[in-house]
Amino acid sequence: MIAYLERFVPENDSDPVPQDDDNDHHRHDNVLPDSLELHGSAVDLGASAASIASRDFGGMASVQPLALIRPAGADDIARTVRAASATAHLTVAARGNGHSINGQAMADMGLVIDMRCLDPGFFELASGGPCSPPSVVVSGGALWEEVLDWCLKHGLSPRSFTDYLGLTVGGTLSNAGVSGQAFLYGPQSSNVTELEVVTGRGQVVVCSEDENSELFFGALGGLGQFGIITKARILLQPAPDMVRWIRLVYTEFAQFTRDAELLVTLSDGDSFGYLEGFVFVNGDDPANGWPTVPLTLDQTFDPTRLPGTSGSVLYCLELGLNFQAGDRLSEVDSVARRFLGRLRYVEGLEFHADVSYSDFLLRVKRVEQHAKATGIWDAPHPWLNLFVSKASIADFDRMVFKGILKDGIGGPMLVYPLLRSRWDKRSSMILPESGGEIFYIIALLRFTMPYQKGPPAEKMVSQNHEILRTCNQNGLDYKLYLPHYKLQEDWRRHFGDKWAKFVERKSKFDPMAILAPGQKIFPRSSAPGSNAIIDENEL
Ligand SMILES: Cc1cc2nc3c(=O)[nH]c(=O)nc-3n(C[C@H](O)[C@H](O)[C@H](O)COP(=O)(O)OP(=O)(O)OC[C@H]3O[C@@H](n4cnc5c(N)ncnc54)[C@H](O)[C@@H]3O)c2cc1C
Repeated sequence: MIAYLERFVPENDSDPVPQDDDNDHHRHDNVLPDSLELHGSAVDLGASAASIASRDFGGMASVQPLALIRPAGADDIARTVRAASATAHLTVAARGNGHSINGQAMADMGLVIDMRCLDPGFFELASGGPCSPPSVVVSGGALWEEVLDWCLKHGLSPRSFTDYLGLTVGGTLSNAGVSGQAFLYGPQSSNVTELEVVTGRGQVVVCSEDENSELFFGALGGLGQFGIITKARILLQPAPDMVRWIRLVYTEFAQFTRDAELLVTLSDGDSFGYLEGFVFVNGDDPANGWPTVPLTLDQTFDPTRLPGTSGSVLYCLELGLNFQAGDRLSEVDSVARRFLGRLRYVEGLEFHADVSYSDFLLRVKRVEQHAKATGIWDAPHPWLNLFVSKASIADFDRMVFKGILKDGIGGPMLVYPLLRSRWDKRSSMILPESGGEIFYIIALLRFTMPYQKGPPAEKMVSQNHEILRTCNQNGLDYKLYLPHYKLQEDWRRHFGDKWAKFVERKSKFDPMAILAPGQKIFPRSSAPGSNAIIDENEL
């Protein structure tokens, strides 16, 4: 047992946090609480903690933690939260794999929990029965690529993924977790049936649709505000062996959306297993244009196939058709042709490759390796993600893709439809207000070289602001995905009529606002129920 009883004031940090002797807050914040008595966990302090906990993928935010805790189990996380609640101002942030953009997993002079250390290698399979699919219980700190790897060894697979699998289960469930399977199965948060959560009261609680359901639905998409997800039961299905990966080029947005919407609304089981889409520049720019479309090195994009009326940007529908290694390729061809025969893409601008299921799901790992080698991975990433209603998507295309972003962003500009009915209304996730079944996800994934080889981060951030201003000024119906706001009135607007429920859940499960301070939704309060932001009229 490591009992961490020693009081600590950071002295040797290369970048010490200024002390404010007049301010009791800082005196409290700069010591580890006496009650932080952990069983087998490691505690890193000062510069060593900061080297991990003050950085994220966005590369634009940085705050100094008080300590980084590598938990030995959920009980130690609960002890940490309880110890923080015994102080006046300490906060606790779960850090998944730190792939946030705006410091969401950080805690300014608070305790950061390295979720990657929690129960590594913990997998518990339930094989399912005639009426229930198989499922696996995993640690909240497991990476999706680890979950996939383990499941494939059992011939199984999760149903819903993210494009990139180097993200933790708890990190994506706290947002939603969206990729090309989501039109079929919903986001990852719609594909878990049970969670183990450490609440802001320091209790370890198992929750599901039937048991402690407020906490279950609150935590899904809850931005880490109600509890730290320490375990999750994930629904599985038999894994296919192979995927026919298909890309189809469109010149007209209306035809691209018509075909994408047609495919996502086909009945279950009569559809592709994966559907996404992206916008690219009509030109030979290697980062933004035609070369981004072919799937293999021996494929080329032939621009003479484009009609003379083509505009400044083009669209690509990306599909995945699952099949088994033993299936005859002529059968796969005929299934693919049956679907493609109904679509209106540009003839001759169709690409396909047959790849293993795991290579398909791990496709962004190859991008990561390349980006790490060139320095792009460590450069700032001012990404912007939105959900836009079907009613506003044509305006978004006209004003943003064809206007503000007509020269590209130096990385993928994703746009594809999702179905509202696949998202659970009871969860904390927020979708565009107009209630139609179809809405779109937009992901502007900037991958540029560090300044000065690439543009300054401020320029990209200000382009994001311009996009949001344009949406606001023109009344487009949208919500941020992976939201980032600094002011509570903006959060209130974001949550709309779900704000009162969000506040109610906060007061119930984390009344002192200890958890996930990097989201900047609720200020830490010093006594349960005294949280200044909670307006009693709203409860
Ligand atoms: C290269 C890349 C590709 C991506 N692709 C996709 C994609 O295809 N689809 C998609 O939906 N998203 C995608 N994302 C976004 C990603 O889902 C979010 O950034 C997610 O939060 C990252 O997970 P993480 O484990 O790194 O979480 P972190 O960044 O570490 O944490 C995110 C937030 O969740 C909280 N948190 C972390 N772990 C827990 C836990 N166990 N319990 C409760 N709260 C917790 C943190 O405190 C923080 O507030 C991508 C991001 C990157 C960088």
